Amino acid sequence: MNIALLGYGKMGKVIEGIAIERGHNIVLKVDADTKSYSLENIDVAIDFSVPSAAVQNISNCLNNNVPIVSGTTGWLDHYNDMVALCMERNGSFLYASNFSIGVNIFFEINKKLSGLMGTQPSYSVAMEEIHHTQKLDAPSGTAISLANDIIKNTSYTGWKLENPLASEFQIVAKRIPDVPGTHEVIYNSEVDSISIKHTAHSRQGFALGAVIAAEWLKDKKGVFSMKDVLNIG
Ligand SMILES: NC(=O)C1=CN([C@@H]2O[C@H](COP(=O)(O)OP(=O)(O)OC[C@H]3O[C@@H](n4cnc5c(N)ncnc54)[C@H](OP(=O)(O)O)[C@@H]3O)[C@@H](O)[C@H]2O)C=CC1
Ligand SMILES: O=C(O)C1=N[C@H](C(=O)O)C[C@H](O)C1
Repeated sequence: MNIALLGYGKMGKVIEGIAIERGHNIVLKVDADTKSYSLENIDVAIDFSVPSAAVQNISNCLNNNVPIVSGTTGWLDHYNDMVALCMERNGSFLYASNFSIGVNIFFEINKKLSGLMGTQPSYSVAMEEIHHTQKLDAPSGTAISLANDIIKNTSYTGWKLENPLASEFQIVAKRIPDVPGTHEVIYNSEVDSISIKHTAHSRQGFALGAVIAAEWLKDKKGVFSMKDVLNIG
């Protein structure tokens, strides 16, 4: 496949290596210095850029009939607009807050555990995520995905980074040099606690998942998530 990398930073570079290993060609690399670009002859685009650029990148692809996989976080207020544009253009769009197989399994464990805890008022929940110090958004997109499932399955109405209300839970976002991404969900009662934790050892898992998603999306039409690619949940 001819792949465009929209965002050529830490993730873009790891994705490039894996895509080439899997026999693909990187025919376009876009970063903050790119003035304009053409999407001609691109089979699929992969966007790992910055929150302020994601909507523009995704719209460009949908308007030019190029399937687009996006892993950029921190722009989801506009997610429904991108879904509507994809439908209008009969395009191909796949977003995931996390592309690693491990985290997608972790999402399913979190759903199951929060379903069980939904009927156990003696437990309260909290979350911690740890990422490298260059990360622009907090909490992480992955933490927000985990939180949304907890809210669906329990009586919690929302989350806060600080000073949560009684009906909300706290997400603690820590920034420590070089940490690729750690997420922990902790249920605590007077008598015990249960926690589930995912620790990424590098960016390889995110990047491989994104390339697999791009291969999967290339000949499909519609709006998808990593659950569709992995056929889980
Ligand atoms: N879904 C997932 O599995 C994962 C998601 N992410 C998310 O991916 C995103 C990128 O992460 P990461 O690679 O670590 O970040 P980096 O900061 O390392 O890279 C961001 C890249 O985007 C470029 N950029 C800036 N503006 C634009 C623009 N207008 N159009 C295209 N590219 C632009 C930057 O260019 P320049 O270098 O010139 O500034 C840089 O190359 C983040 O939102 C992060 O949260 C990260 C890991 C996994
Ligand atoms: O910015 C990162 O690095 C990561 N971002 C994603 C997120 O916000 O959840 C995924 C991963 O944790 C790494």
